[in-house]
Amino acid sequence: MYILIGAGGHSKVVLDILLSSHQKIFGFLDDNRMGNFASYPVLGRIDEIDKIIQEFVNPKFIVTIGDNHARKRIVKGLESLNINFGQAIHPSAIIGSNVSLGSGTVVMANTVINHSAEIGNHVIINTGSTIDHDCVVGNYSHVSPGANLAGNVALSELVHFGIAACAIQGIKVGRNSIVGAGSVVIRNLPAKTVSVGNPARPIKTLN
Ligand SMILES: CC(=O)SCCNC(=O)CCNC(=O)[C@H](O)C(C)(C)COP(=O)(O)OP(=O)(O)OC[C@H]1O[C@@H](n2cnc3c(N)ncnc32)[C@H](O)[C@@H]1OP(=O)(O)O
Repeated sequence: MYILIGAGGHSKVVLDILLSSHQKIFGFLDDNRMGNFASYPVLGRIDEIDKIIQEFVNPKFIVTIGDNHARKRIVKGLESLNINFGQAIHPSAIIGSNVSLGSGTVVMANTVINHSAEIGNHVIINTGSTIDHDCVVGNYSHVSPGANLAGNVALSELVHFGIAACAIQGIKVGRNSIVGAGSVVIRNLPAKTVSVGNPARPIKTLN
């Protein structure tokens, strides 16, 4: 009984995850689309959510927008409405004991999340990535496809950890940072930076 907020590429993948775990989908909310999307109805705009909630019994929502900052903005905008945020976890994901997964979080196909990892709210653990024991992934972060975090890595809030990047054990990545595709992180990375390369080094500061 899900309604997905945002109708774009990322939403289609989340839709498939929910279908593969036999969840019922009511449709999407989106500000720029009408009619149908991925064979499901666009039920209205995001700011119509309070009206739309009344039409369904106990709907769960996931903000299916890939951009970390946009996802956070939408969630914050809905805070006063007491929305019930669900999760989407692909049946092929391997999730160890004592792992916590926050609300609104998506775990895609062929991922592995090992013992005692803490995954925050509205996080994306993308296809084929691995998160090892005792890692922390902060709210609104995104671990991209094929990325690997060794044990005890901590990604702060709003980190985009790029496709096929990796981090050795114990690394800390500061809030609102981007780690470029294929980067190899062997030293801690500061907040609000873009870092790339092997070894990964900051190349830009973000606002
Ligand atoms: C299902 C999905 O689609 S999930 C999405 C997954 N996508 C990703 O993970 C994307 C990750 N993004 C990247 O890697 C980007 O290249 C970024 C964010 C690191 C940098 O992007 P921009 O800020 O636009 O930087 P820009 O392209 O101008 O590059 C700046 C310099 O860094 C270099 N650079 C950029 N990315 C990388 C990288 N991943 N590794 C090594 N060098 C890089 C560029 O070659 C350039 O070097 P130069 O100045 O010597 O020419």
